[in-house]
Order: sequence, then C-alpha cells, then structure tokens
Amino acid sequence: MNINEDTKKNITEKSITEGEEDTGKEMVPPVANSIHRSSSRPQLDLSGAAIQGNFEERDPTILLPNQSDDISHLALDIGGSLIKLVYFSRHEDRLVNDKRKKSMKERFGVSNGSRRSFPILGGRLHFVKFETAKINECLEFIHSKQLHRGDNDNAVIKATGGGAYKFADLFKEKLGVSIEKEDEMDCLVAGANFLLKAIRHEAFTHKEGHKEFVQIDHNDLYPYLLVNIGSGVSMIKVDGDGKFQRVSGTNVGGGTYWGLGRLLTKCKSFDELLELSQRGDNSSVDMLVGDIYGGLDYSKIGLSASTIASSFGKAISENKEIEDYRPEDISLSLLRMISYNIGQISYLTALQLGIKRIFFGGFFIRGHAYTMDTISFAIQFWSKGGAQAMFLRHEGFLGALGAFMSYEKHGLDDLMVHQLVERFPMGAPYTGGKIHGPPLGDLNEKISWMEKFVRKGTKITAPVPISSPRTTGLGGFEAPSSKGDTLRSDESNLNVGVLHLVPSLEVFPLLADPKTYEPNTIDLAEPNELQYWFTVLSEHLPDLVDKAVASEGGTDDARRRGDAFARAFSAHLARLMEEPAAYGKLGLANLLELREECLREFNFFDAYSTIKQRENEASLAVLPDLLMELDSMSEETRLLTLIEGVLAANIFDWGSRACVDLYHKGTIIEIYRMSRKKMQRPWRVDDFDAFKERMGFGDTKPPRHKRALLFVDNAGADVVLGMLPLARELLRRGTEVVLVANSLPALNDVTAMELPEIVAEAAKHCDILRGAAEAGGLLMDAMISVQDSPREKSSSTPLMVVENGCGSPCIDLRQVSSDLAALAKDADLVILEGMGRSLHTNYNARFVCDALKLAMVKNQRLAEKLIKGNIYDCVCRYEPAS
Ligand SMILES: Nc1ncnc2c1ncn2[C@@H]1O[C@H](COP(=O)(O)OP(=O)(O)O)[C@@H](O)[C@H]1O
Ligand SMILES: CC(C)(COP(=O)(O)O)[C@@H](O)C(=O)NCCC(=O)O
Ligand SMILES: [Mn+2]
Repeated sequence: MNINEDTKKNITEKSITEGEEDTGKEMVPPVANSIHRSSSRPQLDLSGAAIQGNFEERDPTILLPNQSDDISHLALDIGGSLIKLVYFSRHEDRLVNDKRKKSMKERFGVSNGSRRSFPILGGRLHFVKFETAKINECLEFIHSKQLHRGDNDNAVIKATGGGAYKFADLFKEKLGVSIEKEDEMDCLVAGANFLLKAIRHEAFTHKEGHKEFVQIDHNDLYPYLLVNIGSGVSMIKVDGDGKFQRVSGTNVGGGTYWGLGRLLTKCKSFDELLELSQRGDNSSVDMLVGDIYGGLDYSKIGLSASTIASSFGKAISENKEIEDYRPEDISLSLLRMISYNIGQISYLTALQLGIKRIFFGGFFIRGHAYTMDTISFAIQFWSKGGAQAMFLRHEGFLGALGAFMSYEKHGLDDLMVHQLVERFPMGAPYTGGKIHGPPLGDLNEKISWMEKFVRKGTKITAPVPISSPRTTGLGGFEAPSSKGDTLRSDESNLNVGVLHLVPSLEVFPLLADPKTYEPNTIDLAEPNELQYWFTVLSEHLPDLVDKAVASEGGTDDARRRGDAFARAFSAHLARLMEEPAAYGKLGLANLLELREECLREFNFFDAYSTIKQRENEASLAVLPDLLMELDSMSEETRLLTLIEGVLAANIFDWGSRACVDLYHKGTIIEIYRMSRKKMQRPWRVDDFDAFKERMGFGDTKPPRHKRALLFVDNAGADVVLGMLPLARELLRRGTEVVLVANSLPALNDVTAMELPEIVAEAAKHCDILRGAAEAGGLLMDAMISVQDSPREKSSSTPLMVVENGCGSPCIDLRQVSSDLAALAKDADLVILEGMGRSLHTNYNARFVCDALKLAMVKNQRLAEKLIKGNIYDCVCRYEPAS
C-alpha cells in the first residue's frame, strides 16, 4: 500500500494522543504472576527461550522463538460519521532470569497454588478516531503501525458499524485483511458494560458546568438505558452482560446536527460548528414564549418569557434570508434543539420502562459542556429530579471496544479493574480528541512536534488556566446567560488516555475495605487546593529539569528532551487547571505520578540517580557508628530512638521546595544530625506510646509480629539511617521484614532494584542484617551457595525486598505488584513511611492488620491542613488492626 508522505507534514494538525511509543520500560515485574481468570487469554510460550547477547548482564533480553504473534491487535467501529479504532500494543516483556527473586519465591512460598506460572501478556489499549470520509487516512494509520499484521497471513479484523459491510472489500484490497462483522448493538452494550465496571472514573454527571464522577456499584448497575448518540440515536435497555433490547431510537441525532449545521453555516468541520455555538445567541433564531406573549411570561403553565416556544420559529415570521442570521446563533439553536430533543425522548423511554439511570455515549456529545448540560437539564426537568443523565469518558468508543472484546483470546474482562492504569501521553493536553493522523515514530519526532508547536503557537494552542469554571447558565428552557468565554474550546475536550494493562497488579490484600478505599488525602476538586499544588509543581519544574538533564550527562540531546518534558508537563498542568476532571478524578497523587510518567516519556529514567548514589554512600559511611550507638541503648530507649531516626531522616526529600533549600546549607550528615536533634515529643500526631505497648513495652505482652511490610521512601539517609535500622530491630525481635520499594524511580525514592546493593553494603557491618539478608536471598553470592547446598538453610529471620508495582512518590494500594500482594498475606504489620506514601496518600487508609504511618511534613500548607501544625512537624500514627 502506498503511504502518503504528506501526512507526516500535517502532523501539527492531528492528534497524537496515541503517540506514546513503547519505551520498553514497564512496571511489570520481570516474572509476573496473576490470577488466571480466563482460559482464553494469550499466554507466553517459553519453550526454547534463550538469552540474547551478554550472559553477564543483569537483565538480559530473552528471546522467545516459539512465542507466536497471534494476538489480534485491532478492532474497528466504522460509523456513518467516524471510524473508531481500538488497538492493543504489547510492550516488550522483559523476562528476567532473576535468581534472587525466583529463589525468594520458592523459599517463602510466594507463588501460591491458584496462580499460574505463565505471565499473562501486558500491553496498552489505544483509542483513535478518523472521519469516515477520510477512510484512507485510517488505512494508512493501520498500515504504518502494522496493526493488521497481528495474526498470520489470513488476518481477520473484527469490526462493527455499517462500514464493516460497506468497506469490507476496501480493507481486503488495501490491507489484505478480512473483516469479521460483529453486531453493533452487541458491541455497544459489551463496551458500555466493560467501561462501567472496569474503569474507575468512567461515568459522570454534568450539570451547569459541573462535572462529577459517579461511583458505579457493580451489583446495582442494571437495568440502565444506554443512549448512543452517533449519526443517529439508539436507545438500548441493558439488563446484564449480553442481555439487552434496543427499545427506541431517533433519526434526529449527531448526523442531523452536523449535516444541517454544515448546510446552514458553511462550516468546514464539526468542531468549528460546535465552537460557533459557543458564541451564539439563540433568541435571534428561536421563537420564545415572550415573542408570542408580547414579552410576558406564560406563568400559568410555568413558562417564562425566555423559554423556547419553537426552535427556529423566528425564521418564519421575518423576511430574512439565511445570510441574515449569524452562523453562531444558528449553530447554538440547532445544538439545543437536538440535544434537548434527545434528552426528552430518552427520558420518556426510561419512564416507560421504569429505568432510573441513563448513560449517554456516542461522539455527538464530544465532551462538550453545553451539550451535556442541555441533555442533563432535559432529563432533570422532565423527571422532576427522579432520573439523571450520566456521560461516559470513552463516549464514542463503546462499539469499537465491544468489537475488540469479542476476540475471545483477549479475555479482556471487567474483573481486571485493578490491572488497568490509564496514562495520558504527551499529545493529550494539546490535541485531545482531534482526528488522528499517522503516529509519531520516535522520540525525536515527538520532540520536533513539541518544538514546532511552540514556534507556530497558533494552530494548536496550549490551554491557559482560566478562573474557576462558571456555569453555562442553563436555567429552565431559557437561553444560557453566559457562553463563549465560559465554554472552553473543544480542541482538547476529549481526554481518553492510553489504557495500560498490567496483569501483575493486584489489590493490596490488607486493605480493610478496598471498596471504599480512596488513596488521595487531598482532593484537588477544590479550586484553591489545585491552584496551590499547581504552583508548587510549576515552581519545582526548572530544578527538576536541571536534575534530569544532568542525569543524562547534560548533553544537547538531554537539554532538548528536558525542554520538551517541561513543555509537555506544563501543558498537562494547564489543561488540568482549566478542567480538573479532564483525566478522571484528580488527586495530588495523580499529579505527582503524571510528572514521573512525563519524565519517562522523554527518556529520563532516573533524574536523581547521582544524588541518590551520593547520599547512599554518605549515609552508609556513618551507619556503623549509628548502629553502635543504638546497640548501647536499652531496648525501650532504642525503639524511641529508631522511630525518631525514621522521622528525622525523612527530611531528605528532593520533591520538597523547603528541603531542597535546606540542602544548600549543610552536608547530608549535618542536616541529619540537626534534624534528629529537633525530634522532640510529643510529635504533632503521636501514637508512639500505643505502638510501644504493642511492641511489648507495656503491661500487656502481645505476641511479636510475624511479618512486617516496610514501605520505604527516599534513598540515602532516609532508608539507610532511618528505615534499615528499624528493620534490623524488627528482625532482631524475630519479625520477618519485607522492604517494599518502588518498581520505577520517582524523585529520589529508592527503588527495589537499588535496595539489595544498599542492604549488602550495610550487611558488611552488621551480623543481624547479614544473616537476615542471606536468609531473605538478598545477598547474591551467599544465595548461590545456599542454593547449591539446600540443607544449609540459614536459620535467621529473613529480610526481603519486593517491588510495589509503581513509579510514583505516592502509592495507590488498589494496584500493587502481585509479589507484594503475595507477601502481604502473611504480614501483620504495615509501616508506611514518607509524605507521599503515608500523608498525601493512605493517611486515612485502614488495614486489617496493625499499621504505623511515619512522616515528616515538609510542606507548610499540608502541615496546617492535615495536622494543624507546621512544616517539619512529624506524624507517628499507629492504628491497631481494624
Ligand atoms: N470530528 C468530527 N467529525 C464529524 N463528526 C463528529 C466529530 N466529532 C464529533 N462528531 C459528531 O459525532 C457524530 C458521530 O458519532 P459516532 O458515535 O462516531 O457515530 P457513528 O458511528 O454514527 O459515526 C457525528 O454525527 C457528529 O455529530
Ligand atoms: C513529592 C513528595 C510527596 C515526596 O515526599 P516523601 O514521600 O519523599 O516524604 C513531597 O516532596 C511533596 O509533597 N512535595 C511538594 C511540596 C513542596 O515542595 O513543598
Ligand atoms: Mn520520597
């Protein structure tokens, strides 16, 4: 097939939300386990596996010669107006022959019987759309990404929508693929059911400009009415998976608005038409009650003078031609007429069937505030508040998603909510749901795109923050009191991220109530809060870019990538300032994670690596003295000193403005000493006495903990002088310790990959740590000898390391690595350390076992808000098993 070279030139006019190329770095643990839920899921064929390249490498690439590529990557919904594409890209699975991990699993029974030994394939689900009229662009896209080559030579692509029939020959001719047709209604329902159950922040209400996500109760979802507003409108009563009936519909739909709108306004694109409406005044086109009643209300039946009596009605009584009307007014009048009409029919249908919940999908909605408000108003008005309209973030992709799910071998199902992570790559804030063009091939192209964007500055503009969103002013049937300035442009209105499927993620099993668990402590829905954190993150950006660039050798290339990163992240921030709910419900943890993801997108894998190394070395040098000092104390004093030590050492946080300023004033050790000196009790939150009692220093003598999970935070003093000595104390008392660290770098947080080396270094000076590390399989050399002679098993209490499954300074315990989940099952103590893991997230989390939350608050505002205290105050929150 002939790929049009020109399409590349048009890149700035096209969306690249999907332009997220595989970096090969995924948060999937090397050997992933996951509960087997569907026998039809693809599995890896490991037979004949061989190491590629250097055997000495730490994580060698493993070639899987017998792994067939039989995954179907692509499904389509070819509608009257738009082609929707859902495709799956597999990331490069890094199967690592990690002896330490494997051995640890064997010894501690980490892998449990119900798990299977083959990893399920992880990957990413992308959502893309094209205009049906430009089907060639779509074919080029599929070809350029080789999406039709998922199978073997007789590739079959699942497709739904009328175009699956109409264009089947074209697909055969141009791509050599056969289209397997799936029923459109089946697909819509399958897509909607999946989204409602598997995507946490999928459904929302939209009233008077205010968007609110709806928590869907899986057990109380049916029946619901699904109204899909595409070119035409389908209304489907859904009673369960595959249980539905198309109960109604209307031919006055999205195609009507776009078609009539184009004729009447001469608009060239749908978005242009929609944008026009934002500056319109429908009273010049619509006949209002006041027009009929001489400016008066028809109060007897509750209609005010400004109520629309007849859409477009004014056009009959005046001697005007089409040119005499403003296109803006026509567009608005049309949009209201159609939205309102659909809302009303939907309500009547729901009423007839006794259904309370109505979900709206289809691309007519286009994430457009005014459209949603109008529909919501109609439902609200006619049902007198008894029913409500809900919208779906993946609005137009229901059918395509359903078609994708009809591939049995994918086994995509709604039980995998904890395995799906939605990410918003670079293109998202700029172009959002614009029609997609060809993909950006590599990072260089991405950066060029960023540079071009900045130079041009006109075609695609980064959204700028506006004051808090006002209402669209839709009251009754009346004309909106304000439009235009309050309705944002639709350039970036659709925000559908890339859905990462990470099969190795699981819900942390020690959460007391996973259903009500909310990781974020700070809700950024509050405008002041968002503004504050937006400023904090923006001000931190130059310093972060410097560190990132330095971490990559300070080369010109690194500088260029650094600039592009800063622009991309700023654009995300600006986008979210403008519409906080654009990417789903927004908490501080999401913003902090977005920053790390954005760094990785520009190939900065560890911006603080040098700093971490330097701090590790400095801290390890003073560790022996600290351990000696601790050993000279009574057990009781030691416990207090250890907790003080953890709190004091948590000051080493490169994510905090105040702390970074501090670091210029002294060496690591000086700051550590100063911090420790200030550790006077009572701390602002001080449950130490209760913890001490539980540790056996009171009247009661409870049994020692069997296994403790220590969620560690920063590298350097924090982990070496704070958490390791605490771990050592627990080990000494016979409690097994699992150090839980990040899978991927985030700020100066220590990662699970880095920890064994740190522990090995510390173990050189400490018998307890050495024995425990050996027992936990952390010392590779020692490990191998143990493996060779299994009978010489160490008798020490083991110290283990496990990755948490994330790459952020915060942690969402609904999505942790399966290895952590497995180790957690025997744990009876959880210690969360640091501001990110125990304050910004999880401060209010409840556990089924004892929990200790330790952090120094390194931010004044957070200190005031959360603990009514001040910066550098400490939190020692102990909560016995609930
Ligand atoms: N960029 C666009 N181009 C054309 N129509 C669009 C666009 N964005 C939104 N729409 C609206 O979405 C409708 C198509 O919705 P969709 O759910 O894709 O239905 P269909 O499957 O019938 O194409 C169009 O009729 C139009 O009202
Ligand atoms: C990113 C962090 C949560 C990391 O803190 P940690 O978990 O390392 O204690 C924290 O540095 C933070 O909230 N920083 C922004 C606030 C500030 O600069 O004041
Ligand atoms: Mn940290």
